[in-house]
Amino acid sequence: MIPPDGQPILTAAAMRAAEQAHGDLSALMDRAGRAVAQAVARLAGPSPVLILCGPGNNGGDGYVAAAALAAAGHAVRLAAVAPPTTDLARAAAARWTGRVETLANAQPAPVLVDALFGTGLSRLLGHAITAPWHRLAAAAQLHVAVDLPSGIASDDGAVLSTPPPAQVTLALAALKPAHLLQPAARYAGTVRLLDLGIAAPSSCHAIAAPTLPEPGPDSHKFTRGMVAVVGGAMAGAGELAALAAMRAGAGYVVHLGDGQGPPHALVRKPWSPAALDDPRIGAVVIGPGLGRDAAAHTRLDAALATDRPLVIDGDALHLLDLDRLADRQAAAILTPHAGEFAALFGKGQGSKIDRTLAAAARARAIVVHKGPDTVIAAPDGRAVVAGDADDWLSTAGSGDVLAGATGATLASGVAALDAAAAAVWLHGRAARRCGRSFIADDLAAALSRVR
Ligand SMILES: NC(=O)C1=CN([C@@H]2O[C@H](COP(=O)(O)OP(=O)(O)OC[C@H]3O[C@@H](n4cnc5c(N)ncnc54)[C@H](OP(=O)(O)O)[C@@H]3O)[C@@H](O)[C@H]2O)[C@@H](O)CC1
Ligand SMILES: [K+]
Repeated sequence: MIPPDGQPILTAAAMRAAEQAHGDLSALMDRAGRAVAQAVARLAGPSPVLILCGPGNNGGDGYVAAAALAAAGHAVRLAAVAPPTTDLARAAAARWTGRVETLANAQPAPVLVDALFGTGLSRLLGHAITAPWHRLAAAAQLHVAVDLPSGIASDDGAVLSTPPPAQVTLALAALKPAHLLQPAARYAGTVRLLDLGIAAPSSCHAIAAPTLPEPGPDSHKFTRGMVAVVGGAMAGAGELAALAAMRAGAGYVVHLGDGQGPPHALVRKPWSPAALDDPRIGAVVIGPGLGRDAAAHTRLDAALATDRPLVIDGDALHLLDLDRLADRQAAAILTPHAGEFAALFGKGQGSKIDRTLAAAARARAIVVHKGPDTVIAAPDGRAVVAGDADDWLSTAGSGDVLAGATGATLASGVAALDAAAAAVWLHGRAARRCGRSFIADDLAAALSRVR
């Protein structure tokens, strides 16, 4: 059972192509079912198991798993919603020599395994399935989903029919978008990957702990990265970003704008376009608290005119002309939340991953599409997905903290996509360290502990 960090994410079509390329589908289902049985046995201990099987290959995995558990002496029962409809599932069902109960009449067991539907779900589940399933899940102590919780759309994370939440989801061969995208991901519980030994190539991966440069004996404050934060109408937001940049590892942070007071390590200078000409600046952060007036426009123009890497957030995203980015050589990272994303790029088509990739290609920049799930996309088609954000991150200033942290990782010299993903990871971990009802200042402070 492999943690999802850094693992490839495949759409249902890409997964099917990978299975076909492997060739022996029956061997694959055998491996999948046995791997599920092994994982369930580990999770269940001696507790009896009830496996619910659907008509397709997800159900096929369930029949193989049930047969493997029974062969190992585990107490296991099986209930089916309909007879198997694929050749593979029929062959798998033939290996189960025990009784096949109906879903409607099945009695609960302490461990419930959902092998109803996986990547092939195409429509809403009927009441005849959802009602007994919810009843059985409510009576179970552990609910395990095979490949995906049934009822959710694999590719875009939509919830077609609300499943009873699983505690553990066993992803087969590769992660699917719905394991990380909301609202589906919240029904998956802890996701663990079962390796089936097939190649599952993808340009989209789950987020993982970053590798960031560590200071060495020859380091000084500028080699660690210098960040300039452009201040604006609301000085506090810019200062929060500056604080986050310092806490995320920048060696030198300057706030260009009004404001005073601690921290003393923050260099404060009045705004001037000339201040951005410093060649030691590794990243300019603009947007937190910038405002949207004429002065804000002037500051954004000046930032876009520099040859420095940029992090563009908040108000600056509302003022930004995307065509200005096309003329720049240096990297740019845009960090919109859903509202800012829609204002900049429109509604778009497809999953959040598809829409963010299209936006990155349009902007020719890295786009960090924030939310309860965050998709980080590059113009070259690579994407990184962070699921499962801490719900307490919905607090004022948390976006400013992310923008500042992104400035620090970008100024450290790592490539822009890695810098953006690293900042999202640090931000997410910092939130978990803060516990409950934290404020953005706590979040910025916690970045040091996460680094
Ligand atoms: N990754 C791997 O390496 C491996 C993956 N494998 C497994 O294959 C799974 C994908 O299997 P799959 O394509 O057969 O689709 P699956 O999810 O079982 O559902 C299709 C069936 O459900 C039906 N159906 C759909 N919606 C419905 C509804 N609302 N209400 C009622 N019925 C509905 C649909 O009917 P139809 O739409 O055709 O009328 C069809 O009969 C994958 O998730 C993984 O578990 C392993 O076996 C091998 C290794
Ligand atoms: K399932």
